[in-house]
Amino acid sequence: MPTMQTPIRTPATLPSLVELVDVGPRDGLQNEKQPVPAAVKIELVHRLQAAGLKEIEVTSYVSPKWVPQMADNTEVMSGIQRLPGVRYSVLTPNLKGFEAALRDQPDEIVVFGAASEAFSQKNINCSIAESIERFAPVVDAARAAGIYVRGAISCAVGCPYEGYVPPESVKYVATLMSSIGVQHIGVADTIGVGTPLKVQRALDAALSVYTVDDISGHFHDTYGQALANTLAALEMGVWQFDTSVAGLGGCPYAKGATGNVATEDVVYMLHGMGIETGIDLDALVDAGQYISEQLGRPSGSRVARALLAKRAG
Ligand SMILES: CC(C)(COP(=O)([O-])OP(=O)([O-])OC[C@H]1O[C@@H](n2cnc3c(N)ncnc32)[C@H](O)[C@@H]1OP(=O)([O-])[O-])[C@@H](O)C(=O)NCCC(=O)NCCSC(=O)C[C@@](C)(O)CC(=O)[O-]
Repeated sequence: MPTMQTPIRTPATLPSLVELVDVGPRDGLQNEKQPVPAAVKIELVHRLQAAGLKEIEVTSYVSPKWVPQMADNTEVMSGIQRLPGVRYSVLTPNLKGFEAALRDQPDEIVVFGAASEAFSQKNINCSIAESIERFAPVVDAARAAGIYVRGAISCAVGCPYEGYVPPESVKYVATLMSSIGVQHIGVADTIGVGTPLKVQRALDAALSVYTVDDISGHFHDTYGQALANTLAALEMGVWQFDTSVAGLGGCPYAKGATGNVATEDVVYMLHGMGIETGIDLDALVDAGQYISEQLGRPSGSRVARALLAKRAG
């Protein structure tokens, strides 16, 4: 019987290649209080793809009353000059959102649920069971249209309202998502409270339902644990992660939560370990510098700050 202290499923070799989804334009900017013009979001997407990101989470089709910053979803999606080989994903919580998104031709959609009942209610105004009922026709419609479906499981280790979230809750939601045809799940530490072994427990629960190729880690850095959690996930063979350029972000329904782990910090760590990402770190730092200047604050990436200081000599 493994204890909390027992590391689990450590493969002999780490993945040699890791794919990062930059969620900065969506997760990163959704909580910005100041209006961010669509042109700036489009330019950010262009800079991320120029830096070598192969998937970018661009926007969400949610209620503009709930998340005003994403109200320009169509303007942003239609303004992007798409590059072949890059996938553009969007969040769709219900059929209304999916139908609007479909017109803008995303490559992937994300339905987003939670491992915590309270967070589900606050975030999408329904219970976990109701959320699955809402997602089911979205998943069917997306798959019929040839659009890949990811599912996000928020609060996979902790919830701002319920506190500790057990791995069984992650397994429960993963099982429900699998039953409706969700093809990939993101295990999200929404408020960044996870530590490596807790994150491994949550991932292990997800792995009892999905294969390692159909799971990604989505770690916020509120408590400075996100890189350690990323490494803990890598040690389990997980090779797909959501990250956010310049560490942008925070969730509107998770007070005090900071952004996702900065893409620059993860790329620096991975490249330093000999793991490929296909991303040009210097160009990525430039993309992060661009959006940080637009927002009028320093980058949340320690790697970006260090490299910019080095450049400045
Ligand atoms: C989910 C809903 C829409 C349900 O909202 P609701 O109020 O329960 O839905 P409703 O069906 O009763 O509709 C109410 C109003 O919203 C409209 N509406 C209904 N659906 C849509 C839609 N798709 N797009 C635009 N408008 C919509 C609908 O037309 C109506 O408008 P009204 O008649 O009042 O003018 C709402 O609760 C919502 O928008 N919530 C925002 C959720 C959100 O964006 N959260 C942040 C993203 S999740 C996240 O960040 C976590 C993640 C993924 O990164 C992983 C992690 O770190 O945890």
